[in-house]
Amino acid sequence: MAKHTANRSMGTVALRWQGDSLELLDQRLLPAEEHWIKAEGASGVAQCITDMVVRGAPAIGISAAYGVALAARHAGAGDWRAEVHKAIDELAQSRPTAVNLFWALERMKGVFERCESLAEATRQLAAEAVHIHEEDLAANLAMADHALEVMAPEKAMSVLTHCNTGALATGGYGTALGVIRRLHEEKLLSRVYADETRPWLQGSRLTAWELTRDNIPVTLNADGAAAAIMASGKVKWVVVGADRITANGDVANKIGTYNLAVLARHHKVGFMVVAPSSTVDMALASGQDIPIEERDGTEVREIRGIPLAPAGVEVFNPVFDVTPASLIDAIVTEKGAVRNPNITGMRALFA
Ligand SMILES: CSC[C@@H](O)[C@@H](O)C(=O)COP(=O)(O)O
Repeated sequence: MAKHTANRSMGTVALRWQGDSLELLDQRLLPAEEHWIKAEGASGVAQCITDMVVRGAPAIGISAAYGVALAARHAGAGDWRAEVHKAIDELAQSRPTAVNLFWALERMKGVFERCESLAEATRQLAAEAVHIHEEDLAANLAMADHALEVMAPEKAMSVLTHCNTGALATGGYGTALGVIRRLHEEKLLSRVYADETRPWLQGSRLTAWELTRDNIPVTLNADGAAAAIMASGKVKWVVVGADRITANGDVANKIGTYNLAVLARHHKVGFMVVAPSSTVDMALASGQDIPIEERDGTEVREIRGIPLAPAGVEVFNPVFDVTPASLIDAIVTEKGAVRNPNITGMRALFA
């Protein structure tokens, strides 16, 4: 599948499966503190997803899969089937937009339903979660190959990215950030402009952290600077991830992604979405059908308890937006790229 092997350039990890427990790097505390949390059973994993200890569509799916494995491990000998199903339902409530969560839970459910004993379920579910984790890493490496074929850069160039799509958001290496890593490895990257990504600051707290750790040249910018950066001719591509891609090629991703797609089209900058096929939801016709999570207004009103706005001011805090397919130059998955996405191109790859 991928030309590149999994053991390169992957010091940063978001989660560690210890065979009988799941540890998550608390992304709420980065970059100030590297603190690992041991998730307490499936409920603990669900809470960590809701609270954004772990975030990013693929990492959410992988964590949920380990959550199901933990549910079997902790189930009593009595009604163990009901206990695991309850855990799956609880995990499904943790966040609504990233389809990787539901994809992973469906896959775990399929394995679970074929198990005939609790001992078998405990073994098989842990093995399946590890497969999901490993496959995600392999997919990221393959996506980077496909993305470079689409970009076909002749010399080093700069790109702009949004949110965090790196090792912290995935099983390792990253989706859009994996493409950026690969450009850097091939000496085809001049610089990454990283949107800070208000309000949760995934760009400044996580992307800038990951990139500086790996000595990849990064310039952090306020989200509002993206238009000026594109107008200056400094970037050739905007490269972003996705939380859900519908059958017509519409893409839900971190709030502010749609703004970038409009700007990129205006400035004749390429716009690329990079995501594993587990992010593709062919059951939904268009982006209008995607449930968009809204989070508490406190995330906009305050930072770590420090007020940034009048107390109690009304806030609109959708954490994702939908970029229409017509503004996207390429959607890249491990199965290949869909250029100028539409329903025909999507069906050709994902039917
Ligand atoms: C490879 S991660 C892709 C997306 O999940 C990412 O761009 C994003 O929007 C993450 O949102 P988050 O709210 O941090 O989970």
